[in-house]
Formats: sequence, structure tokens, C-alpha cells
Amino acid sequence: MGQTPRLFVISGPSGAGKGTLLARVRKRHPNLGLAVSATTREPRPGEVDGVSYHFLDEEEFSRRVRAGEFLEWANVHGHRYGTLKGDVDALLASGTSVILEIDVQGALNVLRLMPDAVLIFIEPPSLEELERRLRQRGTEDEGQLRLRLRNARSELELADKYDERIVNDDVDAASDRLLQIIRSYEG
Ligand SMILES: Nc1nc2c(ncn2[C@@H]2O[C@H](COP(=O)(O)OP(=O)(O)O)[C@@H](O)[C@H]2O)c(=O)[nH]1
Ligand SMILES: Nc1ncnc2c1ncn2[C@@H]1O[C@H](COP(=O)(O)OP(=O)(O)O)[C@@H](O)[C@H]1O
Repeated sequence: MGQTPRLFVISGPSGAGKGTLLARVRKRHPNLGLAVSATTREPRPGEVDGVSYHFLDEEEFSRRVRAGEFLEWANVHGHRYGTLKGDVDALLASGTSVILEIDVQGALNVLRLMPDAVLIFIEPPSLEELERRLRQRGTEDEGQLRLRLRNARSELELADKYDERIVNDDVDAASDRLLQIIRSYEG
């Protein structure tokens, strides 16, 4: 309806609130296509294969890498994650904007391949609050939690490479801002 479909890439440290903000924004903008990534990590309770992620074993992930099925893939927090080219192409061809929720390495790779992509970084208000949120989510064991907090520092250093940054302090304000940014690029 007069809008230009765009490719949006959302990144941010584990626990910053990417999933929370995307779920809220998609309710208010149902035309946004979310590409489902593939991963070798184990599903969390409640995650559905093919909806949250395509959960693949190492062998199947490697087979798809060799078959050239990934637009990009990266090692993140000790597991492999990748964007399936076919999914992104199909969504873009259907004329809707597409969102990829991927890590900083993936985002910069996508930008090289698709220079019109809009990169949006979600920041936590502080590292202390990030830890509190990750602990409260309760989906990671202590080792994974420590690894994710360690990686958060280097991820935050790349935030200035993004077109837009949102501090997810108040969840309503942050989701309003994310929707506003998306609408502004769609024109
Ligand atoms: N490069 C890349 N990163 C991904 C992809 N899918 C997810 N990620 C990233 O992998 C990281 C871990 O994701 P996940 O295990 O779901 O944990 P969460 O960030 O705590 O929700 C996050 O930074 C995701 O954005 C992908 O297809 N490619
Ligand atoms: N603005 C916020 N204030 C307080 N808690 C939040 C906020 N945004 C998200 N959370 C909570 O923090 C945890 C991590 O959020 P999540 O969306 O899973 O992060 P990510 O997808 O970036 O790893 C979840 O338990 C979520 O409910």
C-alpha cells in the first residue's frame, strides 16, 4: 500500500530484548516477514522447529553450507547460525519487508551483499541490566550465560556501524521507536 519493502537487520547482545521487541512490532505491522534462521543449538522449552529456528544437527548444517543454501552464516556463542537464502528471496519476492535477527558478523556480511539493508542495533540500558534479564529469562546455563555476557562487550563495540540504535529501557518506548524506524524507511 504505497510502501517500499526493505530488508531490515536487527542485532544486539543476547538478552537485550530483540525477540521481545520484534514480537511486539510484528503484532502492529503484520506485513513484516521474519526470516527463520537455521541453528545447531538445542531448542529452548517452547521453541518450535521451523518457527523459532530450523534446528539442524552439525551434519545437516554442514551439508547446507556446502550446497550454498546460506546467504550468510556465523559461529555465535559456540553454535552455528545461518540465514537461508531461499527464505529471504521468497519473502522479498512477495513484496513485504523482511527482518533478519542475526548477530553482528552476519549483519555486516549481509550489508556487503545487500547495501540497501537497514541495520538496527538493540542495546541494553547497562551490562548489569543485561545480566539481570538473561538470568530472569532462565534459558541458559551458567557457562552459556557467562559466554553471552562476555560476547556482549565486543558486540556493543560494533553498534556504531549500524544505521540506527535503540536503547531498550522501557519496552513500550523501545517498541514504538522500532516501529517508527521501520515505517520511516518504508516511506
Ligand atoms: N549470523 C547469524 N546470527 C544469527 C542467526 N540467527 C540468530 N543469530 C544470532 O545468534 C545469536 C544467538 O541467538 P539465540 O541463541 O536465539 O539467543 P538470544 O540472542 O539470546 O535470543 C543472536 O545474536 C542472534 O541474533 C543467523 O541466521 N545468522
Ligand atoms: N525493556 C525491557 N525491560 C525489562 N525486561 C525486558 C525488556 N525487554 C525484554 N525483557 C526481558 O528480558 C529477557 C531477554 O529478552 P529477549 O527478547 O529474549 O532478548 P534477546 O532476544 O535479545 O536475547 C526476556 O526475559 C524479556 O522478557
